[in-house]
Amino acid sequence: MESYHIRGGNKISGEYSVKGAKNAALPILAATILSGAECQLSNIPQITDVCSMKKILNELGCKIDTGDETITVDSRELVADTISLKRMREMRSSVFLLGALLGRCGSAVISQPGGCNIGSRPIDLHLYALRKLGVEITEEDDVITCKANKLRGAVIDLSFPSVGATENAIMAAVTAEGHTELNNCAMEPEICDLQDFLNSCGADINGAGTKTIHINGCSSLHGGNHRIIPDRIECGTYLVAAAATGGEITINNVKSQHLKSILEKLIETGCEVGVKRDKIYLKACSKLNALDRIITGPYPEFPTDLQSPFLTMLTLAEGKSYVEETIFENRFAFTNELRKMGADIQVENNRAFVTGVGTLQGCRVAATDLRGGASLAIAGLMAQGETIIEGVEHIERGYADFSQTLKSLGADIRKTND
Ligand SMILES: CC(=O)N[C@H]1[C@@H](OP(=O)(O)OP(=O)(O)OC[C@H]2O[C@@H](n3ccc(=O)[nH]c3=O)[C@H](O)[C@@H]2O)O[C@H](CO)[C@@H](O)[C@@H]1O
Ligand SMILES: C=C(OP(=O)(O)O)C(=O)O
Repeated sequence: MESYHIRGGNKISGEYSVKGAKNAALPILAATILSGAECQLSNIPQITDVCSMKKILNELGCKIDTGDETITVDSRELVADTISLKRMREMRSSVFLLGALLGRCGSAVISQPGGCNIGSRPIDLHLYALRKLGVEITEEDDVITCKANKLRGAVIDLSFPSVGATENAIMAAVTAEGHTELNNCAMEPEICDLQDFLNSCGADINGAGTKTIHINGCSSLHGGNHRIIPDRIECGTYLVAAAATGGEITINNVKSQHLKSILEKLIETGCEVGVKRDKIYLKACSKLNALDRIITGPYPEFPTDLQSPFLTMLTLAEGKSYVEETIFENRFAFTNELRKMGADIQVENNRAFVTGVGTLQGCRVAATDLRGGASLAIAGLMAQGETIIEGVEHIERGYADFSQTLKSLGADIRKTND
């Protein structure tokens, strides 16, 4: 079992170039099969979710060539429309094959996707959108069978701006007959990236980044080249690690416009934050201010994926902070581990009340989800003594070379396999 051993007390300081966004790379990798041709993607993060996606694409018949942060996917010869239970469970993003397979060959057989244990995460909105496009869906035991003789454009009103449902609907609609209007869709930058990739393959999509997306269906796509956008969540995680440890960091290769709500909160804690072209600079203050309120919400509101790192940072801030999680009902689970380290956190349903304490104490803790796990590492950096983090496979689903990166930024961290 792999674990991280962190001896706290070192500052996270230096320079880091952020990797490509996990949440853009995964749907775009799935979308390559819509092209029925060869697609070249660059700035692909080397994370285990990408390895899982490559395995699925391979099993569907795609030829894959991997370089240093690049992937070429040749999807000319698909041999299957079915994804095994095992592969579906490896990650949440397996669900993107649903829209992509339907758009490519009119059928897909899947099951409920896996991923982080942060809530119930149903896929009813995905299925609702697909039904609107003419897909017939049967669910029996664990198997979801989807078939469409012909996909037809439609007006789809999502009852909640789900990121995944928006992306699956886009993928199924690009080759549908006629026009699709997708209302109340999610506005995350990763959806714009999916639109840009698909348009580079000949799709006709506009409106991503707003509440309404229009898709004019086309009979077929061609191959394309695309560079994945930088990972705003990875960037935010390392900014928080520096802020929480009194460090000074410059993050390169960012799109700061994607981090507005995050930078505002870091400034509120008293950190000095500067933005210049594709760089963000942060210098921590000696004692961070507590935050009156962090309320997560769909983009451009504060991202749920950074709720856990921020909450962790606030455990040593001056005063009382309030954090409200509106997206995933189980995203405070990691606070049980923080409490073992001496944090003062009271959770009432989806609200957390954090009172800053003088110190955290290192101990053995277990990661049960990606961002909660990364947050335990940040807590380990903030704590006195040694913290041992189990369950690091959750963290490595979404952070490339996590322990090496922290080490290069000054952390006393080692990974063991015992
Ligand atoms: C691979 C990827 O991009 N993952 C991101 C994506 O996840 P994901 O696409 O799963 O998140 P959604 O936006 O779909 O989920 C938001 C909320 O809607 C609910 N819901 C969603 C779909 C559905 O059919 N029914 C339903 O009830 C979910 O349970 C959740 O409460 O957006 C989340 C919210 O920004 C991020 O935390 C994840 O990192
Ligand atoms: C919840 C996350 O990922 P996924 O949707 O892939 O489980 C995340 O990136 O924080």
